[in-house]
Amino acid sequence: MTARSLQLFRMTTPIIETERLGKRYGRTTALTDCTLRIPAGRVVGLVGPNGAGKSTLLGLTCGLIAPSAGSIAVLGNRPGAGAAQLARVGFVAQDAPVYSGLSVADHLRLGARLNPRWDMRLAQGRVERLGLDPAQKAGRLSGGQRAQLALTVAAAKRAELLVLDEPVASLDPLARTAFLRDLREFVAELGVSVVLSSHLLGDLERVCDHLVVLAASRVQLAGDVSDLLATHYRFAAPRDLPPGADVIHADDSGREPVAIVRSAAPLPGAEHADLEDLGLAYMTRALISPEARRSPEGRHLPEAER
Ligand SMILES: Nc1ncnc2c1ncn2[C@@H]1O[C@H](COP(=O)(O)OP(=O)(O)OP(=O)(O)O)[C@@H](O)[C@H]1O
Repeated sequence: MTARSLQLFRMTTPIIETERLGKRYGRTTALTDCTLRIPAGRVVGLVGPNGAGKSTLLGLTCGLIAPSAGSIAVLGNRPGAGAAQLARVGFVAQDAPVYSGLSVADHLRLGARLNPRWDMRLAQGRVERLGLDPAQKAGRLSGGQRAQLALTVAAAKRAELLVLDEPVASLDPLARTAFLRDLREFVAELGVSVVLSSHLLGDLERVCDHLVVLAASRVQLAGDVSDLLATHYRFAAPRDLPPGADVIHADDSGREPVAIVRSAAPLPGAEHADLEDLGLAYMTRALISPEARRSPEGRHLPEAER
């Protein structure tokens, strides 16, 4: 394959493509009937309540666990299929795993030894820019610095896809902001695709251009953020909703009644929903309504609305 056709292949091959993917652990269903097609070049936010199946989907993506049903292709191949495929995907597990007894510089040396496409210039440049002391033991770094080191090691692998499982969970708001800004910058610089899970919808809005909402082990919503925001509205008066409105979730019990409505056409009197509204609406809908949970409509935008 020529360099040009390889580039074209990468641009047109979905980063993740699943068909009725499922995973069971004994009697526990972690993921059911998951059908997704995530285009290349996206920064994907994966959200869902505890136990929704986020880590399971990320584990399947990296080939750390095998499906119980259906299929999954990552960058056009079976996840974890040999050393070449493993090198294309960089994974940072929850809690920014680093070796506490090794120094920052040791992490880079180890990375160079283990990864055929290791980019030492990139790694050293990031360490310098972040102000990390190469001689410092990783165990002595702050939570934010450890997260940055883990991200540096994953990025310097020069993987095509980075999979980050709750990378900002243990960080304070300042460290979180710095981490996400930095992520956005180097994603633009390296042209890498990213999938990151988080409980913090507000944070994802800053960095993601594609959203997947998981709840009750199923995909409730998936699509490009710009399409989702353009087709969802927030009504402050749920009782006055137009007849036939496609209500995702309405709550008029509290002091701030709200309804989130899906519509391809503009809705007079309503403002566009933000990503936080959307995530919460689809998650709540799935958790309180078994019917909605099973409905395929809840999972994807109709083709015409994309
Ligand atoms: N190794 C395992 N053995 C048995 N059950 C498991 C295992 N891993 C996950 N599960 C179960 O599968 C379901 C999905 O778990 P998963 O960790 O994927 O959810 P999650 O969305 O990542 O949750 P959290 O936000 O709490 O990290 C849960 O019910 C969990 O208890």
